[in-house]
Amino acid sequence: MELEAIPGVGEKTARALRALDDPEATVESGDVAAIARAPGVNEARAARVARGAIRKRHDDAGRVLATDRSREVYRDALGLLTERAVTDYAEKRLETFYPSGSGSRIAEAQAFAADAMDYDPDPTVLDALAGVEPLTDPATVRVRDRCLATADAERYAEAEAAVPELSVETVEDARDIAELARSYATVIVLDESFAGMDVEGDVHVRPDALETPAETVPERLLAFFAENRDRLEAAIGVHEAAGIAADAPADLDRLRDALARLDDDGTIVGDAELTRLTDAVDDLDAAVSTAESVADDRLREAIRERDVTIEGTDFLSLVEQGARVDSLLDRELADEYDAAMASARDHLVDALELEPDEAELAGRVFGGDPSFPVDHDETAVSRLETELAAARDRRAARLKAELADDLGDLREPVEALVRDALELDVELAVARFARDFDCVLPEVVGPDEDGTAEGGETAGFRIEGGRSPLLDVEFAEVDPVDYAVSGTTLLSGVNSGGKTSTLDLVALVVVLAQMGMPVPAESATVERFEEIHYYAKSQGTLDAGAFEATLRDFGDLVEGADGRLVLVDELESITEPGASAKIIAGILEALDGQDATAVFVSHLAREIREAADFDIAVDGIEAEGLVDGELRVNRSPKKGHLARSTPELIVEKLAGDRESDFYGTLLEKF
Ligand SMILES: Nc1ncnc2c1ncn2[C@@H]1O[C@H](COP(=O)(O)OP(=O)(O)OP(=O)(O)O)[C@@H](O)[C@H]1O
Repeated sequence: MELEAIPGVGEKTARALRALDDPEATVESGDVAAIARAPGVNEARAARVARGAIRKRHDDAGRVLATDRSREVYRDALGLLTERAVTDYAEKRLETFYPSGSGSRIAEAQAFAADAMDYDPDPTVLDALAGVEPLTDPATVRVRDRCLATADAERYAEAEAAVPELSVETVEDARDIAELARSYATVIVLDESFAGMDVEGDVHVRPDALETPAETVPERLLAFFAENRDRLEAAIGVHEAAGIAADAPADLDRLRDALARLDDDGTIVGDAELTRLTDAVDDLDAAVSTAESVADDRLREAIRERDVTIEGTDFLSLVEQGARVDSLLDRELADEYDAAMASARDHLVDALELEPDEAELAGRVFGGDPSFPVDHDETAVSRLETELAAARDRRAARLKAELADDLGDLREPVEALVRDALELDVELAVARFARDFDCVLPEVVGPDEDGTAEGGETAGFRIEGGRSPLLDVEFAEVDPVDYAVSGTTLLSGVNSGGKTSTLDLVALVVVLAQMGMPVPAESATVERFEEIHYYAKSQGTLDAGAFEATLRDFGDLVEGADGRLVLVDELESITEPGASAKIIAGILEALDGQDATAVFVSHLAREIREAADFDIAVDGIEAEGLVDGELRVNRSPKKGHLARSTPELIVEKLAGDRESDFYGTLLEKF
C-alpha cells in the first residue's frame, strides 16, 4: 500500500513511517505501538494512521459522523470502551474502531468483538496488565573495551552505521592492529584479508561481525532486555494470570530465567564466580590493609610477650644509627614474624575468597623484609589486581555472550508476547464494556444489490431492551426501551418522558453497531447508515442569521438523503412555534420520499401533522399516569400514537377528580 494513499498520511508522516522496519505491514497491522515507533509519531497520531489504513483497505471514504452531536456520541461511546482499558496502548488501539459505512469493516470489527466478548475479565489479569507497556529501544550503549577494525572505507561507513556501540578504526596492516590490541581488550577485524595474521592480544578476524550483532555487541541485546525487563515480566504475568501461558509466543520460563540473570544496567547478576571476582577486585585494597593490621596485632602481641636480650653492639647501633629494628626482628622474632605474615596472607585469601593460583599471587604481597608495622609489596598487589580484574572481565564477557545467545532467540518472540498482552487489554476492555452494560452484538443490515436496504425499502433500526449507559441515572435504574423506526417519524411525549434520552440511545446503538462493537440492548438490528445526522436541541430561539444557517443545514441534509439517519431534537425551539411546525413538516416531507430514516422529537406533533401534506407517522412516549404528583412513564415509544402532553394529563386528572365543568371543558380543547 502506498503510504501517502492512506487518508490522513501526508508527505511528512509518510517519511517518518518509512523509518520503520516494514512500514506497509506495520501500518496495516493496526499495531498502534509499532506505528508509534516511527520518529515523531505519537500514539494518538499512530491511531489515526492505523484508522486511515483500515479505511483504505475497506475502501471506506465515507464520513458516517455528519454532525457535532453525532461526533459527541461517538466520543462518549469510545469513552465507555477506553475507560475500561488498563493500558495507554489499548486506549489508543480502541480509537481505531470508528463508525464505518463499509460492510466488510463492520464485519471485521464484529469478528474481533465477538472473540473479545468470550473473555472473562479476571481482576488478576487486569492487575497484571497495569505493568505492560510497548517495548522501547534503549539509548545506544557505548562499549569501550572493544573496537572494530577495517582497511576498507566503505566497510568503515557500514560498520559505523550497523554497530554504533563500538569505535570503528581504520587499519592498514597487522602493525596497526597490534597497536589497537594494546589499547582495546578485544579487536574485531572485519576484513578477511587479515585472516591468519599473528598479532598479540585478543584479536579476531570476523568478516560476518556486522551481521551477527548478538556476538559482536551482546551489550545491545542485554540493554534491550534490561530496559524492558519490567514490561516483559508484566507481560509474562498477564499470560499466566489469563491462563494462556502455554500458547505464549515465547518460552516464559526461559525468558524469566534469562531476565533473572540480568541487572538493570545490562550487566550480569546471579553468577557466584563473577560476584567473587568482582568483590575481590573491589575489596582488594581494604583486605590488604586489614591483613596488615592482623599481622601487626600478632607481632605486637608476640613482641610484648618476649624478653629480648640485646647485645651491647646492637644496642649501641640502635642508639647511634636509629632503629635497625628489622634485623633485630629477623634475628629474635623470625618465627613470629613469619607466622604474622602467614596470617596476613591467610586473611587476604579468606577475605577475598581467592582460588589457589590467585592465592599464590597473594602470597607475594606479604613476605618482604621484616618490618614493624608490617608492610606489603605494592607491585604484588597491583599484579594481583590486574589478574583478578582480567579474570572478572573474561568471565563477564563469556556470561554476556552466553546470555545474549539465549536472549537472541527470544528477541522476536517477546515483541509478540507484549503485543499479545496489550491486545488482550483491548479485548478485555470490550469484554468488560459488554458485561457492564449487558450488551449484544447487533445485526447490521447492508443494502441489497439494488441499493435499497435489506428487508425493505428502508431498514432503519430496531432496538429491543435498549438501556443507555450515558443517562444521568445509575445503569441498574435505567428502564429498558424498545423502539423501531423505518422511514420518518415524529416522536411525541410528556415532558421529561425520555425523548432526548431515546434519541441518544438510538444514536449510541447505531454508532456502536457501525463501529462493530456490542450494543447495550437485548437485541438490535440497524441499517448500515452512510451518514448519521444528529441535531441536539437548540438552547433557545436563534437570531435571524443563525436561523438562516440552520435552515441551510437542513436544506443540504434533505438533498440526497438516501442511507442517512436523521435524529433531530425539538427543532421548534429555534423559532416561534407556528413557523417551526411548518418547517419541520417541510423537512419531513422532503425526507419521506427518500430512503432515509428520521426521528424528529417535538412537542408540536399535532401542529406539524396539520401543516404537512402527507400522513406523518407519530410515535409517543406515554405517561401511564400520575403517582404522588410524579409522572409514571412507559419509556418505550408507542408506535402510531400521539402521546398526551404533561398539561393534558394533569387536566385529565383534575377533570376526573373534581366535579367541575371547567376541567372537562378544558380537556376537550386538547
Ligand atoms: N430509560 C430510562 N430509564 C430511566 N430513566 C430515564 C430513562 N429515560 C429518561 N430517563 C430519565 O428522565 C429524564 C428526562 O429524560 P429526557 O430529557 O430524555 O426527557 P425528554 O422527554 O426529552 O424531556 P423534555 O420534554 O423536557 O425535553 C432523564 O434525565 C433521566 O433521568
